[in-house]
Amino acid sequence: MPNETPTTLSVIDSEALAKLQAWQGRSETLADDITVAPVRALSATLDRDDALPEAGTRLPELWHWLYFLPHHRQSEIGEDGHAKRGGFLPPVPLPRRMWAGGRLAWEPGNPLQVGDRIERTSTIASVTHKAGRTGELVFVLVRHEVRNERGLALTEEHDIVYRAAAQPGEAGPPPTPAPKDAAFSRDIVPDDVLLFRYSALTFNGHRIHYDRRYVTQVEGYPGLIVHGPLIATLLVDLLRRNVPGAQLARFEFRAVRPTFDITPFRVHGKPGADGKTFSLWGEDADGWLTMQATAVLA
Ligand SMILES: C/C(=C\C(=O)SCCNC(=O)CCNC(=O)[C@H](O)C(C)(C)COP(=O)(O)OP(=O)(O)OC[C@H]1O[C@@H](n2cnc3c(N)ncnc32)[C@H](O)[C@@H]1OP(=O)(O)O)C(=O)O
Repeated sequence: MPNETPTTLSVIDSEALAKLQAWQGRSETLADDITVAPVRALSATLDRDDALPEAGTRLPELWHWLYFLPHHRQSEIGEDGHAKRGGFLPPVPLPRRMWAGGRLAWEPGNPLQVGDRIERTSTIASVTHKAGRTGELVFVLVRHEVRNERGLALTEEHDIVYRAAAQPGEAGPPPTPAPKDAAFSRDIVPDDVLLFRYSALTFNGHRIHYDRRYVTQVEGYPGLIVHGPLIATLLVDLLRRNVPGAQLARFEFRAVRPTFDITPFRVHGKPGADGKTFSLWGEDADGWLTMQATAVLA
């Protein structure tokens, strides 16, 4: 019963939840062009030696996050660096926003390509209130459909989570040991430059990724937080490095524990028995699972 408000929750009562759920069904449509410059820049950020992209170059999976950027005016930005809430996204009164996960499916035979004119329709699919082990949570599920001149190319579900304010001495989510049976792995150093470059590429002003004073003193985390979409992109990139020619039909991921810039982390993968399904995951320097994902090849 995801919409029932447990008695242990404090900030959002059933009346407040009903107001937030009035956002369900709202939609917006944005248009963009798949241009070369962001593709070159992400390739460099991921430390790849790709050939120069040109019109018709296939956009790697998840690189569409370089487009449809949030062009809010400076006066529309809230304390956390995102747009003030209450526009397209509901005004959830829990201060700490995170990217929790997502599920994506690519249409066979219609890859996104450099040069495509693209359109994205986004709809607020649900607003749910949950009692998590870390405290009160509100999830906003946004469903996106991305089309190019040839029709539907991609459907995506994006889970955004909002957490209550940090409590003194609070612990993070209970940790789960990362699997130890990877077939391929890569070490990542999440320094400020990597985080800055990804924030800039995605025009993401969220302070948790670059403002150490804000993330430690206001949000109560020990360091800058590595973007969930960057880790997901690194997982798919790991697959592309180890399975030449890999193209995805589906990808789903869940961020289960924040990754901080204060230590290196690792991304891992292994094939499933069918040879088409891969498990991918992130592991922090303490050996805890940070992101779990499944990729299915086209
Ligand atoms: C960009 C950008 C922002 C970012 O990139 S932020 C960095 C990336 N995200 C993270 O690091 C999030 C890491 N995860 C967590 O901190 C915790 O997992 C989380 C989301 C706070 C939840 O922890 P809990 O331990 O409190 O949750 P429970 O395991 O007790 O589960 C309670 C219910 O919630 C559902 N749930 C939990 N995690 C997720 C998830 N990742 N995705 C979807 N749903 C989740 C769980 O299934 C439980 O639901 P029930 O219906 O079974 O009660 C930017 O902002 O732009």
